[in-house]
Amino acid sequence: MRNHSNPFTSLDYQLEMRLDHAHGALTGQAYLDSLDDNREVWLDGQRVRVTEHQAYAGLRNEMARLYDLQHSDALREQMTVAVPDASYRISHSYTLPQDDAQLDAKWANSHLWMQNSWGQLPRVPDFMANVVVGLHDYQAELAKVDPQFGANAAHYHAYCARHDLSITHAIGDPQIDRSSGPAESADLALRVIKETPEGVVIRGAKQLATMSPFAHEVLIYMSPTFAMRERPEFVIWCALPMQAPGLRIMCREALARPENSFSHPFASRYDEQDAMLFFDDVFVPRNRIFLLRDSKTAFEGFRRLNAWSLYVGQIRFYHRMRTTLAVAAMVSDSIGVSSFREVQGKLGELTTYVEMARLALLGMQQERSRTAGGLLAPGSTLGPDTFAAQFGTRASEILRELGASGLLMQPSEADLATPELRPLLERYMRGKDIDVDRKSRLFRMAWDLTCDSYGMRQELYERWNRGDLARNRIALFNQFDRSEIGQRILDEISVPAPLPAGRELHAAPIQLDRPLRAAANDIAPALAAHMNPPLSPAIEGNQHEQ
Ligand SMILES: Cc1cc2nc3c(=O)[nH]c(=O)nc-3n(C[C@H](O)[C@H](O)[C@H](O)COP(=O)(O)OP(=O)(O)OC[C@H]3O[C@@H](n4cnc5c(N)ncnc54)[C@H](O)[C@@H]3O)c2cc1C
Repeated sequence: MRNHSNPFTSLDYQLEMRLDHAHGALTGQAYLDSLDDNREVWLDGQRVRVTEHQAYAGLRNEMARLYDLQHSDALREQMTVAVPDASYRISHSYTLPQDDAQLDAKWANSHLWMQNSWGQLPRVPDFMANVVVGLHDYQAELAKVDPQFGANAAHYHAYCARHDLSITHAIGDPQIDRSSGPAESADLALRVIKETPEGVVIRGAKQLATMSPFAHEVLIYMSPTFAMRERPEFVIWCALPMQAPGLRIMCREALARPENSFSHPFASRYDEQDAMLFFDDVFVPRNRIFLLRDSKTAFEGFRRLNAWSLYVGQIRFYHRMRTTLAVAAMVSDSIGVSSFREVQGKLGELTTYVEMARLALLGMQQERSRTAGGLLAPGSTLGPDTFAAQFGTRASEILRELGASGLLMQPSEADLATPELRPLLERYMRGKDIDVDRKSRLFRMAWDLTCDSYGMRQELYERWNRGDLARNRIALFNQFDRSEIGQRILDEISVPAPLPAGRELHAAPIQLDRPLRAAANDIAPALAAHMNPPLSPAIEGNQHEQ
């Protein structure tokens, strides 16, 4: 086991140091500087520095640009809010919405993050900041388990807001054997191996945590399935800085091509990275623990934490769909097919998804409600989430169908600059009312979005980031209140046939609004009742990750 001679002091020292330098909303440069620490990041078998490695250059620059928007004259007021009695402003991502105006301001900020990253960066800091808002909202329930857990949640929110932290989250267990559980083999889940008055030591792994190399902190909690552990040592909610001793971050293969940003305009900027986290006996100070041992509180808290971030995910989906639609329409124009009936039908189908996403956002805004913690939260995202997981792939497929061979047959930047080739490219690789340079760039964009390994990753993300689609559909079905229509149908089929002549029409009051049985933030009991749908026997499936 790692030697923790005085671990509390060392970690706590780091945290306090940061507190001393509270600055509110980050600038791009402050963000980049803050990544220059001792975090242990591995890429392709090499230990790397996030601030220096070429594969990370594109996202580094893009994140810095996005953070800087918070300080621009045009967007400062929309993205940040002044803190009374402080010299700085904090991001709206961390505000705790009490009324309609505050919630609207929060959403406007989320739109700015997502719009400015083309819907390509699911884990802009705004996303996880909203989970931390949820953690704050759940503090009373955590305090029932241990008053310090509740206080820690509130302090952690304040700390993250003051420092405008970028956070990743680690929810899922490593994919070793889904037919078994940690009670049978301890390596299957992260666990507490030691507890002292100062804190706990954790061992194990999490699969996976997006943005890890670029985050300041990891928030560890559990989806409802994973929360229902048979043994208490596997139930833990906590937060750690990414440079915590013993925490190893192993990134997947880099998808960015910074050396070839012409050919990969999105991949070179928006590869946000996904990583395995290995906790090789990592000390967690007591002030960073939000929950221990209590499965029920962990289980019921999941959606309370995620209520706002799932909505942010829908905002991201909407902007991703808009980007896909615009590229598809321009690709069609550029090769002269956009007036064909079948092509227009496909563009119309794509537009349907954009519209459904936009209207879902409006619906969730309309169904906002007060949480038990006193905040104002958006309506349930469960229906729109299953929609996005299903139709995200279809949207990419349409763009692939429209681009056809042009998606891969485009000149490179070097080809375009080659004098021997240039006249041929201008003659045979131009498009309809578009020169070869812009057409090539446009199709490269389409390739990145839907065919490149980056585009495939985005599709995987859309499909899986909210957990198992079948499971979420089952949860949605089970929560949907069919009682009124069910009763009317029962009445109807109970009438003896044949129907008596002149029978009066039923005039039952028809309920159209809020068909989900439970409010957005209180569906855990409904989920609990359906924890083991007959998907396959004795396997703990995944629940709605994010
Ligand atoms: C790009 C990307 C980014 C992600 N980012 C994060 C992140 O930042 N943080 C985080 O915590 N997680 C993240 N995830 C993980 C995500 O939550 C999981 O992928 C999701 O919950 C599914 O779990 P799994 O991948 O382990 O698949 P598994 O659970 O191993 O499932 C594999 C297959 O088995 C099926 N299966 C599993 N259990 C059952 C069952 N009981 N009955 C029937 N079939 C079953 C599944 O449907 C699936 O087809 C990310 C995933 C992706 C792809």
